[in-house]
Amino acid sequence: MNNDLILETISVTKNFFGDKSSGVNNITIFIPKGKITAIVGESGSGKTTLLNLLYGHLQPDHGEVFFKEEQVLSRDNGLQHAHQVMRLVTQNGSDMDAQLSVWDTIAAGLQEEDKSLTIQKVTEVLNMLHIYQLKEQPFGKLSGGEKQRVTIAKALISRPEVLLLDEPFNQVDATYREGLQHDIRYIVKAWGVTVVLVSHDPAEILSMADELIVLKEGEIVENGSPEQLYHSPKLLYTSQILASCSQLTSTQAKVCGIKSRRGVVVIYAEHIKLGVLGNKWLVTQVLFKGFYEELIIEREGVILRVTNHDRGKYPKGTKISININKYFEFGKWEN
Ligand SMILES: Nc1ncnc2c1ncn2[C@@H]1O[C@H](COP(=O)(O)OP(=O)(O)OP(=O)(O)O)[C@@H](O)[C@H]1O
Repeated sequence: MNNDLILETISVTKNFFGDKSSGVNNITIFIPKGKITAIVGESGSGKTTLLNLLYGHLQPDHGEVFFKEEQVLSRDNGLQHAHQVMRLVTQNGSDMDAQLSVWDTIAAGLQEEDKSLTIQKVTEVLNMLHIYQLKEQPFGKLSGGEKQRVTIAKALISRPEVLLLDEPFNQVDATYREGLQHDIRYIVKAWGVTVVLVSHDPAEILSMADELIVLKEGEIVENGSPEQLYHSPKLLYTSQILASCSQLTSTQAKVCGIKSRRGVVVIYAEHIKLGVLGNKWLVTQVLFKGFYEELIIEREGVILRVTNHDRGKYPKGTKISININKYFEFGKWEN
């Protein structure tokens, strides 16, 4: 294996019902060392299955998983070195002891004999994740977001080589999510930890990941950098996962002044500029998104999502005009 890679799957298949309808099929991926790789895809596309194969929770029906040069076997057959240097954080953190304090919970993630070193390491990770003030609280009394920080702190304290995160921020309030994502990215980069992240959230994927792997029905359909896949998606599916967008037929696209021969037109909300000249579109909804709004606008039965940074300028019921800067076209085989 190339030295820049740390994990690899070679033609891995894992099916749960003996046919291709579940799990993952013939997956070959290379996880680069020290990078954050996000596995994305719709619900049921096989993201968690792939993460469990990398971790050794599941064994493939066919194919092999490697950590460096070592084949990753099932954890049920005893712990290998590969297993010991990987940590998995799942969506619910249900294996935690509710009575144990935050300090003891995190310290349990360390096999350190030296007490002063333990104190130093726990203090460091508590500070880095901004949860030092919670150190005496029992785990069970924390909010969902605080629990998630503690769970990740416990996984990180032993400085694993690989951290596998399965939807790690879904319990975290949207307001705090960005802060936690930033903290995790900072720590893993500072410590050189390789991260494989499973996520649904486009904002999270695009801001955290260095590399993306797109799964659909258990197969890889696209991969590349977030910038590459966001700005030039090869598939309609990828554009819908990564961006807030509107999908139109060629007939609907005509209402927007777009002539399309390929069948499907996708317009990202951020690629539509708003104005008041012409006034042909009606604002039917205004969705609050924090520092910006998303407007739902309509004309002749065609509905578009539009990003608006000028909050409050176009209330529901306003008539507006639009200017589309960029759009994507997809044909039949590019779903
Ligand atoms: N232990 C299992 N037994 C039977 N079927 C399973 C099992 N684990 C996963 N599957 C099936 O395999 C497919 C992929 O599931 P997986 O959980 O990997 O998808 P996912 O992309 O992580 O979905 P989500 O985003 O909803 O968590 C699904 O059809 C699921 O029902």
